[in-house]
Amino acid sequence: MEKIIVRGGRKLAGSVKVEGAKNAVLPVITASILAGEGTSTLKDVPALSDVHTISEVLSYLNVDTKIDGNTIKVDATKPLETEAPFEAVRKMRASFLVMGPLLARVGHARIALPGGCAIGSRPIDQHLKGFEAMGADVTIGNGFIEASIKGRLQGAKIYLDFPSVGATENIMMAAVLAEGTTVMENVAQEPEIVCLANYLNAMGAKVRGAGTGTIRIEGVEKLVGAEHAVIPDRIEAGTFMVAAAITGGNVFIENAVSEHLRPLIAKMEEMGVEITEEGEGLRIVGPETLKPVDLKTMPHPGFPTDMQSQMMALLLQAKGTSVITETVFENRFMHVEEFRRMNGNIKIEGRAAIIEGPSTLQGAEVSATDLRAGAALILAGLVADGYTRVDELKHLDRGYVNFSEKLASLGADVERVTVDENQKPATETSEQEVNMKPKFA
Ligand SMILES: CC(=O)N[C@H]1[C@@H](OP(=O)(O)OP(=O)(O)OC[C@H]2O[C@@H](n3ccc(=O)[nH]c3=O)[C@H](O)[C@@H]2O)O[C@H](CO)[C@@H](O)[C@@H]1O
Ligand SMILES: C=C(OP(=O)(O)O)C(=O)O
Repeated sequence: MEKIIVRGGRKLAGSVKVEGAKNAVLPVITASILAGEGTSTLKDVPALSDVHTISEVLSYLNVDTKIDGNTIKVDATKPLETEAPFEAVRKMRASFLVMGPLLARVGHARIALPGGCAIGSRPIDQHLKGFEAMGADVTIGNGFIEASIKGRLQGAKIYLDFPSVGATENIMMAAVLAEGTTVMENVAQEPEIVCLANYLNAMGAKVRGAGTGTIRIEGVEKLVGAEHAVIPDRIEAGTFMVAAAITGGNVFIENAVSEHLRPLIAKMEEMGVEITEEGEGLRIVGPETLKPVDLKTMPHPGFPTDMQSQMMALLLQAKGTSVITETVFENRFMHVEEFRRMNGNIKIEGRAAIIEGPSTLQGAEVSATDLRAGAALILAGLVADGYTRVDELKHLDRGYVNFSEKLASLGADVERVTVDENQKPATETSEQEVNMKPKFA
């Protein structure tokens, strides 16, 4: 088993470069299925396990992907298969984003139900509502969702009950090859939606309004492979912003796009963090004392739920009471129990977490309950007394490239190690042992 071991107490300094965005690259790769001619070349692709997972899903559909460093070539010109089995989609919910492109290209898709996950039940009713509005027959049975249409999908007017990121993407990808015009209202406005629309337009689609609440799509008859660079990852950037602030450090975050980070910048500035635009990125200088704030996660341009747990780590260091209200996912407080193991003072009341700071955090054995929780626990470890050991790194690897190496390059005392499964758990070791640096192989 692998763990990341971090010892708190170092101020971070230096410069770190942000990768391409996980949440932009996944829909962009699935959108490549829409190109009946030519190969797509995608650039600034992060080396994440999720990228390999989606490539695997595409291989079930007879779509070739070739990864070469940070570039992926996708060729969807061979006859497509239309079934994605459970073993293909189970690792990652974004796999369901192949449904819109398959329906649009060949009028049929049978995808295993993605199932629940650690942050909530995550239904897909809004995706299906969009496909049905465009004329598709949708049935659910034997653990699969099957959608089909004779001939082309038909342009439609679709109002989303909630601005779901995935539903906006899936429906947009279906509508680009539909007959006639589709108008989507109350859609997600995340920067990743704009990235996808730009790619679709480069392939020959006619998508207008991405980044606003209404998207209008005029269907075209075919799309051709294109070249596209993925936007920088605003959540990775935000995570390093918190790393700098929590340690009272001074870090330049290359490729951080301030326009994409407005809600986070606003909250961190309220806390007293100094944030300045500098060339191609942002400089973050942490203050001596952090002020408490209240925040509520919301669809963009509200505060991103994917930064909620990292912000909780930061608020544990603020002087006073802060309240975080999670409105996007029903069950995204699993990390609270892990923070408590580190002596974090947090109370949950319904959808709100009440954080009393500053907590004197103590190193502990903790688990990454989901991808962002993994990062948040490591951030807390940067300021905890002694050693924090974080396991379940498979979640972290879905969304961060070389996270511990990047932190170490900024001066953090952190390393990733392989642990002998038979080793005595830390809870059984003496206090002295817990505070000694372990010598794992
Ligand atoms: C790969 C990717 O881009 N993942 C992001 C995407 O996930 P994802 O696209 O799954 O998130 P959604 O915006 O769809 O989900 C937001 C909320 O809407 C609900 N919902 C969604 C669809 C639906 O048909 N019915 C429904 O009720 C979900 O259960 C959730 O409570 O946006 C989330 C919200 O910003 C982020 O946390 C994820 O990192
Ligand atoms: C929840 C996340 O991703 P996904 O939707 O891929 O699970 C995330 O990136 O924090």
